[in-house]
Parts: sequence; C-alpha cells; structure tokens
Amino acid sequence: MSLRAEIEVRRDDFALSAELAVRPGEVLAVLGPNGAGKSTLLSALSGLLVPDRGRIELGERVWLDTERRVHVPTHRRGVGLLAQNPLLFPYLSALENVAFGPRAAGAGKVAARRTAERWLSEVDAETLAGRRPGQLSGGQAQRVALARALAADPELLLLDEPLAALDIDAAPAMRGLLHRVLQHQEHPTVLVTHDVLDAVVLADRLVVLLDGRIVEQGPTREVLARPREAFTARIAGLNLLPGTAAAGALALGDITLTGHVAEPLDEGEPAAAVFAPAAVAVHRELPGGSPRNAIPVQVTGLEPRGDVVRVRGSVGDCAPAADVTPAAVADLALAPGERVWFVVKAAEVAIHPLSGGSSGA
Ligand SMILES: Nc1ncnc2c1ncn2[C@@H]1O[C@H](COP(=O)(O)OP(=O)(O)OP(=O)(O)O)[C@@H](O)[C@H]1O
Repeated sequence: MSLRAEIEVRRDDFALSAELAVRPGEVLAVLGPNGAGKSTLLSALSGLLVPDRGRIELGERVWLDTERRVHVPTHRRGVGLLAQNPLLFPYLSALENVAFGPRAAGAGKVAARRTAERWLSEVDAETLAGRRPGQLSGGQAQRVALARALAADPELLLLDEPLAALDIDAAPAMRGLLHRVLQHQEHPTVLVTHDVLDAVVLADRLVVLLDGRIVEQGPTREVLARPREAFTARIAGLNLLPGTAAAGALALGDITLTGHVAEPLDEGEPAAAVFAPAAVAVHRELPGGSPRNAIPVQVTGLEPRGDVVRVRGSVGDCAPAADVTPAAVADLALAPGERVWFVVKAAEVAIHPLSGGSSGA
C-alpha cells in the first residue's frame, strides 16, 4: 500500500508544507539541516502531532483529513518506529521486547514467541534473546529495536536517525543490516537522516527539506549527482562512483577500485566507491609502483574553491572531482578536455552497497 501525505504545520516562526508519496517497498530518505522540519514531518506521519492542515492516506485508509476532522491516533495506524535510541522496555528480555507487538496485536503467547525468534534471527540477534536491554551494547540494542519494530508487522516503517547514536564501529554494521532488511520490506519506509551515506545505501528516493519546504526530490543518486541547492551540493560533496562489488573491491567497467569494505557485500551486487575530492591526486602519467587506485578521466571543468581548485572529470557516466592546489593546476597545465589520471589511495576509499529498489537510479 502506498503512503500519500500532504502536511502543513504552522508555528510562530516556522512553517512546514510538504507533500510526499512513497510506494510499497520503497524507501524515501528525508535529508535536511537542523530545524528543517524532519522530526515535525515524522511526528505528523506517526500521529503524534496533528497538523494544522493536511491529508495522510495509506492505501485506502485515511489517517488524517483535517477538512473532515479525521485523525487516527498513533496506536491505530500500524506504524513501526525505529528512533535514534532503542527505547526497549528495561525489565523485559530482548525476546519479550520483540514479542510485545505481536502480543498486543492479539497473537497467542507461543505464536508471538515464534515471531519474535524469527525477527531476532533476521537481525542476527538470536543469541541475545534472553538478555535484558541493560546487558546489550548500543548496536545490539538497536538491532533488537529493529526486530521489535518489524515484528509488529507495521504498514509504514519510520526510521528516525536510526544510526545517529551508534559509535563509529557499530554504525556500518547496522547500516548493512538495514540495507538487507529493507530490501525485503513490502511496505513503504520513510527514513530521516543527517547522513548522506544512509540515503545512498538505504533509500530509493530522496527529498531534501529546507526551512519546512521540499526543495529537491527524486531518485537518490540523481538528486545527489545534480544538486540544485547549496545544501545538497555540500552534503553530496563526496565522490560516488557506482559499479558492482567484487571481492573487497569495486568493478567499474574495466577499472577496479580497492578500498575499505565497511558493510557486508555480496559479489556482483550494486555498490559504490566513496571518497573525498581532497583525497585525489591528479597525474599526467599513470604512476607506477604503489598499489593505488588510478582512474582515467577527461577534465570537464576547473572551479576555484577557496585555497584549492576543484578539478571535475568524467569517466563513463560519472563525474568525479579532485581538489588540488592552484600550483598543481599550473604545473600539470590542466584544462578542460585534457586526459589525466585521478589517483586515490585504497585507505581513502570506502566501498558501500547501494540501494537497489525498483526506482533506485
Ligand atoms: N514542540 C515544538 N514547539 C515549538 N517549536 C518546535 C517544536 N518542535 C520543533 N519546533 C521548531 O520547529 C522547527 C522544525 O523542527 P524539527 O525538530 O522538525 O526540525 P528537524 O529537521 O527535525 O531538526 P533536527 O535535525 O535538529 O532534529 C524548528 O524551528 C524547531 O525549533
């Protein structure tokens, strides 16, 4: 069932006005700076906040229609929420936490337990079944919280910064797990995040919210490849070269890029190499010797950016960038049309799975 929402919220010095549609099985990421209205939007979808005006429908069911004074409360919407903090019941075991939703929906004790076991295993947490939340790490608790959200069989899944509270080691594993689980979701999902990587790995489509308004939307990689707003350009400032996963590397046509594989990847699945323009060195000749990644590009443009010059290149359909000093531009006699090598150390490259939903470009 598709989600369709039109929401208006007015506050003293803030107004949210947003319209969105999410198809079954699709993941929509909502990105935006602090105060843009992301949480307000999510609260309206979950029913915790009653908008001043709007309409929210899931399939044939109307959750909100301000003209007709319809407002279905949160507990009757069938919404699964995974927030920044796991918010597990402290006195219940992991298994009992996950079984809570099915029990509340009327399932018998044995059936609820079986559902909980299946979801705990789905999130690689079956060995944690008997533990209380106080005996779990942040990453483990978040996995249990995801199982709890899914075990209730929600018709709409809301993910509110689900990786923001995890430490730098736990976040990639959880992102990889979400990637796997969301691929099998049949219901719409809305993901609020600050991190462009979450959108790249998890979302089919992206909306960018600024000051309460949607300023960009479309398939994730299309929006990031051609940002129209400065905010999107800034968050999309990383190079992202899409290809397919190959043992510990990324195949991009006949180029192979090696890097750090932070999340589980199956060979042949869509993946991307992600690296900063500042990590790229530009060479006229292919440097020999050291095991570095070398990408043959044609220079398409040079843009001054403070102390550096951003060299834009093209390789296939991709437009990677390198930040170099003005002296290097002069030494290398860089100009549009020239053929050069973009060279980047494997240690500077991260290889991530890519969202591969029906509408993912
Ligand atoms: N309960 C509230 N009462 C009054 N104003 C609020 C309330 N909650 C949020 N706001 C204001 O509404 C605007 C949007 O806030 P919101 O929390 O939706 O933004 P956000 O995009 O989620 O930000 P962040 O990324 O910092 O969480 C902000 O100006 C905020 O100060």
